[in-house]
Amino acid sequence: MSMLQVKDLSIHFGGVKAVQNVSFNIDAGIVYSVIGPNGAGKTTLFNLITGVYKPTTGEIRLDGEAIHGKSPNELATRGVARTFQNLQICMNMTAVENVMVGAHLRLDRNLVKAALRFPGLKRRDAETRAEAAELMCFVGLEKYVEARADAMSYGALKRLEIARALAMKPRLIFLDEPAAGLNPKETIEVDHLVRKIADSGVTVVLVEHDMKMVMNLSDRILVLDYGKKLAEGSGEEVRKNPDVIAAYLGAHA
Ligand SMILES: Nc1ncnc2c1ncn2[C@@H]1O[C@H](COP(=O)(O)OP(=O)(O)OP(=O)(O)O)[C@@H](O)[C@H]1O
Repeated sequence: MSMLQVKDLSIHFGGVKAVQNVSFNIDAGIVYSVIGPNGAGKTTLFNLITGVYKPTTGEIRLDGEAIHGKSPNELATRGVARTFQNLQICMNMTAVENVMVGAHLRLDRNLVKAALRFPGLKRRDAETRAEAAELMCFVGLEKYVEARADAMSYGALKRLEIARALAMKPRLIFLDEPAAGLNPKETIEVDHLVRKIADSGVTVVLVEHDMKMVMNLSDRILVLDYGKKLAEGSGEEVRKNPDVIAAYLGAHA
């Protein structure tokens, strides 16, 4: 059984059919990318699967269990994490504290239990901080552990968001345009980081406009156009698909 199963998913905002009857499956362990022109419904699809929006119709299953309508927090405790297209970093906190927020989101549900089980919250905080610092090393931000978020470059903040999502210890991570606004060198670094995340056993779902990165990383690609599924397949299949060439790649690649 596929890890994630999406069936006939739709959401309408008034008259706008942002996602229309989209179905696809994602197997565990792969990098799955969602591409399409601006406004195609990619971020809306992420918002549906990660619990930000409730679908108008359709179903979403994680390991066979229905998850549509569950909140982002509930999904975080089930191993679903995400980053945002627009940075969602607390600028008045240090970098490592931002990553710790991710761990707290995962633990929140059992906060009372955890507090009783542990001799003191402080010890857990020390552990969480150490784990967060380790994750910052994993994403290549070791020199920023004690830095204030507002002193970091945009490229570093993008990776900080990824570290925060990883602090939720996800099995499935949604990365919304991780390379947007980055220079070519930073883009290659993020490309390597996404590969490293996948190699660590986390299933990755990627929305990205950088076609080189998408083609390089993806095991499978879903193409959306005007909220509908236009094509799905390997990079090679998608690249050769005449509908995709007409709607998207022809204009962009
Ligand atoms: N909350 C909302 N209310 C109303 N319309 C919305 C809402 N969210 C998205 N839409 C509309 O749904 C459509 C899909 O938008 P979405 O942001 O998902 O596209 P996208 O493929 O992620 O685009 P981009 O590549 O520019 O990020 C657009 O027409 C958008 O205006």
